[in-house]
Amino acid sequence: MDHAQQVEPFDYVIFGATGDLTMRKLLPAFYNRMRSGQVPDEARIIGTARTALDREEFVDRVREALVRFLPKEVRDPSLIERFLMRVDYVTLDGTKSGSDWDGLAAVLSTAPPERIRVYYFATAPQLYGAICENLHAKHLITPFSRVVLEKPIGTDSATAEAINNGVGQYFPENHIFRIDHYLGKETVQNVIGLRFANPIIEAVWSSDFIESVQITAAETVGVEGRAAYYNTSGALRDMIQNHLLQVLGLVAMEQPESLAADNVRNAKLAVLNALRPITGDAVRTETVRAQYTEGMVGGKPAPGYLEELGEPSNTETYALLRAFIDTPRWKNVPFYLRTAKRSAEKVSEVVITFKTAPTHMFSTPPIANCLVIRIQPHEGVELHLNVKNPATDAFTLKESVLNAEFEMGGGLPFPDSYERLLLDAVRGDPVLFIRRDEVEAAWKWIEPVLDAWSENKSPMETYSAGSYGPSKATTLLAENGHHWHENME
Ligand SMILES: NC(=O)C1=CN([C@@H]2O[C@H](COP(=O)(O)OP(=O)(O)OC[C@H]3O[C@@H](n4cnc5c(N)ncnc54)[C@H](OP(=O)(O)O)[C@@H]3O)[C@@H](O)[C@H]2O)C=CC1
Ligand SMILES: O=C1O[C@H](COP(=O)(O)O)[C@@H](O)[C@H](O)[C@H]1O
Repeated sequence: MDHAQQVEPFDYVIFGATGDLTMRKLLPAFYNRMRSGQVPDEARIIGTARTALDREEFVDRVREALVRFLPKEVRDPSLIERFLMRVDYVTLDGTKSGSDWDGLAAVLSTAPPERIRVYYFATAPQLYGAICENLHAKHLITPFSRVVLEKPIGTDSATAEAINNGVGQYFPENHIFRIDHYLGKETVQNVIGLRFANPIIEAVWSSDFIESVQITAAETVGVEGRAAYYNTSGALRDMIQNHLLQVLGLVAMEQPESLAADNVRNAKLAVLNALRPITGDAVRTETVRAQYTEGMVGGKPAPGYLEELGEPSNTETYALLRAFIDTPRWKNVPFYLRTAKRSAEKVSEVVITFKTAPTHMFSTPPIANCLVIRIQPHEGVELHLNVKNPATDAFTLKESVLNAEFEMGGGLPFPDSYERLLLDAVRGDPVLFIRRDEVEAAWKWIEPVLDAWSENKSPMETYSAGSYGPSKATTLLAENGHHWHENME
């Protein structure tokens, strides 16, 4: 499958087309792919939501969103107008059978019956089942139809199962595309390239050589306009259950038989199933949860989470889990998974720390080699090595870093992950989407932690906005003689 080629003509029907995600992410992503020549002229984007708008009013909103959210360098007024010609709108309550489904059917019926049709659900996930039921009842699911589901798929195993059942009643699993935008990030996909195309790396990819692994996704932003959602979710559900566990799957999986979707998904699933359960007392010893208090972020004062919210809350904005994968490859290697809002810096990375030599003959001890996979920003890979310190005649060592920066060419930024994923759904390529059993395995693993946290069996720590997290996160690593990457230099 050539991912640079133009895709086949498609109709994308977005439920939730007036919402934040559609305006901020989806429409700019479509525009960018049209700009790069991958969207054919016949393609259509049909927005739906309950807000009563005619086509012109919706088009005005889309124009405003493109101007607001596209970087200046790619904004081209004539291209924007060409893009808007592909946009349509139907006022529709996706959960009501009496709503204007005929209006949607009328728009769709003007395309040939074999036209690829993607239904994108950018609404609250509790609506997915009802929307599917209506699509089915109105005969709008053709053999060429697929559905893309936004996260979160549930808030625990039971709700995830209910959503999956609701959608699975009407769409076969191979037509269901569960988005995890981390899988759309180039540097996340590159974990596969780095490991399996470089024998020198894969040869040391095990507990024989690796001391620990850190997977971090930290942000400087707080909950912004999403407090209502976030406060019912928290860091563990919002980031670890999906994005960080997917990254963990790629870092820790055995080599899949091929890059075919089910082979890669089976390999990731095997990792999720091998995660040692964190239950009982282990929740207290193996996890840290915390909320940010007021502090300074980027030189500006930032309020604490509770002040922002204006009410008490038991929701964590920081989560850290020490995970173990019970397979021969990963025997006793701790995987530290952490995520934070209002952190000191925005960084998503994987840090592999290698074991040090058991003995050495130098005047200074060697540092542990370390491979850093920078997911964002400054996408790239660093390898920290020991070299002779040329400043002294004695054989002392100093650290030297091999730094490979990944570039798109032409000084362009990496494309937003939604660009690739939106068109993969048109291509029918599910490799970068999550299969049902992966979602359910991830919930199953984090559920005991969620339950224990909601019952306050582990204390809620605090950290100042703009810091790297609570002190307990440092002590948890220190128990194994480890320290966080930001403290390594
Ligand atoms: N925003 C983001 O950055 C991210 C969002 N997501 C997920 O994407 C989804 C949407 O999020 P977001 O855009 O932020 O949410 P918003 O609240 O901004 O938008 C929700 C959209 O759903 C529409 N909607 C609500 N009820 C119905 C209904 N019964 N029938 C049809 N449309 C309906 C709303 O329009 P109207 O009121 O006019 O019906 C609106 O367009 C959620 O699942 C969220 O978790 C995931 C990752 C990031
Ligand atoms: O899914 C989500 O991800 C974003 C962080 O994404 P990134 O690509 O900027 O790392 C996070 O802000 C949001 O809370 C969460 O729902």
